[in-house]
Amino acid sequence: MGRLCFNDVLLCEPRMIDPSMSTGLWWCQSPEDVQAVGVNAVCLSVTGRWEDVKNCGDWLSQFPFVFVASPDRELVEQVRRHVRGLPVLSPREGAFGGYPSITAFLEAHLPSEINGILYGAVMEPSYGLLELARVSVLDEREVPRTLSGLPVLDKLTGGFRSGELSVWTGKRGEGKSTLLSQILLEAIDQGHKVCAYSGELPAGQFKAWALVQAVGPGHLDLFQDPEVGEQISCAQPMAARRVDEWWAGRYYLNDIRDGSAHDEDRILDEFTYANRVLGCDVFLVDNIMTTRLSGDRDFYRAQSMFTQRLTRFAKAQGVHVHLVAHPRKTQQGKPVTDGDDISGSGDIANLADNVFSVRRLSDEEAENEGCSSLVYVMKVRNRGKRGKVGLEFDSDSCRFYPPGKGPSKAYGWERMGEQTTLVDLGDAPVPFEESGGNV
Ligand SMILES: Nc1ncnc2c1ncn2[C@@H]1O[C@H](COP(=O)(O)OP(=O)(O)OP(=O)(O)O)[C@@H](O)[C@H]1O
Repeated sequence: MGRLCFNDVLLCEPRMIDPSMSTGLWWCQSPEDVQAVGVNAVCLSVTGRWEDVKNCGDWLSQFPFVFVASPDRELVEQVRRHVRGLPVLSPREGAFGGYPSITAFLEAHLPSEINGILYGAVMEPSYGLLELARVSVLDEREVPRTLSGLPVLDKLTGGFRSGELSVWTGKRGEGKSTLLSQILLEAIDQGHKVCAYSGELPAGQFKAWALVQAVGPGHLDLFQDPEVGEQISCAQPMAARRVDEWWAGRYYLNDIRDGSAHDEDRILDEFTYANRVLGCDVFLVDNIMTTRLSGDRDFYRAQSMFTQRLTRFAKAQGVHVHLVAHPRKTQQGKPVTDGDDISGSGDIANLADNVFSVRRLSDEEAENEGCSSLVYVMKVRNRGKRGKVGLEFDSDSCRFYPPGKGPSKAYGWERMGEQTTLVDLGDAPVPFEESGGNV
């Protein structure tokens, strides 16, 4: 048997190759089968890899089609997948009469009967093309999603859908991390499991802030800092214990004490583990500036590659990823209301499915707007909607809530197990109680 060398990918008998014949190229299972067929027969060489078949495209394209000369469906699938731009035919049902290979078939049949195998061959659908008429329609109502718990925002976005990336921008200290921490609590409350990379906050501080939000205004101890007079809120210990029971096994953090914790590969590895092993389906990267991006690519390109990896991760795993990115320096002093205002690569906003900006208003603006913060919805790929959402902020519990409502929403921990009365709830407000107009 001679060897036709295309990076040692294919094996055939060169003098038996005649592309002008109408019987096409027969793709065989083994070298024995290639020998048995003789004319225009080929197989993957022993050292050949399927991924390299594309490098033989020019040689393969001399033939009118490729016929997979084997009853093995797996081989058909491999040929269909790796032979590009040529019709791929497979044997009709029963063409091999129950024989597992061409060699076995020819042991029981005359050589002249071999062409009968090609008779009635079936044209395989192209690997990379779908026929729209056969595509099943996506039912919007069935796409898994998490709601923010803020009705006007949820109406604009339709919820944070699995398979998508949301980018959050806004200047320093505007409330991005705080709002996203609340969005993660909402996700847990809706039965999701979450995982967060917080590049700046040590785990203990991250937890203290999340606890204050989770217990809410009814279960806080308020202290006065004796030196500066500032008020500090702490989750009451009993409520904190109940919250720990509630989010146990549902809330994970990347451990940033480890030196390599900020490496993009490491973040994605931990996320992949959190998804596959722990079942997390909502992820937070807070923020892209604290990550250590790979390779010697320039900074903008590195940011865009990382964003691309996050979008692929979201799609491949069917999860939602929230990514915090800061606005350009030139935006200082101006509200960030356009995806192009995001610092670094413009690709970040292009790649994202949703783009939001968070802004904390001055007292005067708050008076005019009727709320203390604004979330600008700059892009929602799925709906094409834009708009702004006004929010109030409770500085004790660090909860955002719709204007006209209150911050006292009860999360799942309050509904879990026996209804222990932690404090006298007699005067406590009802969840998002009405107290005025809406935005
Ligand atoms: N509307 C608001 N009114 C009052 N305080 C707010 C408001 N929004 C956020 N804060 C407070 O501002 C502080 C900074 O918020 P946060 O860390 O969420 O901002 P950030 O946008 O994530 O900032 P950075 O970009 O520096 O990470 C927090 O203490 C938060 O409680």
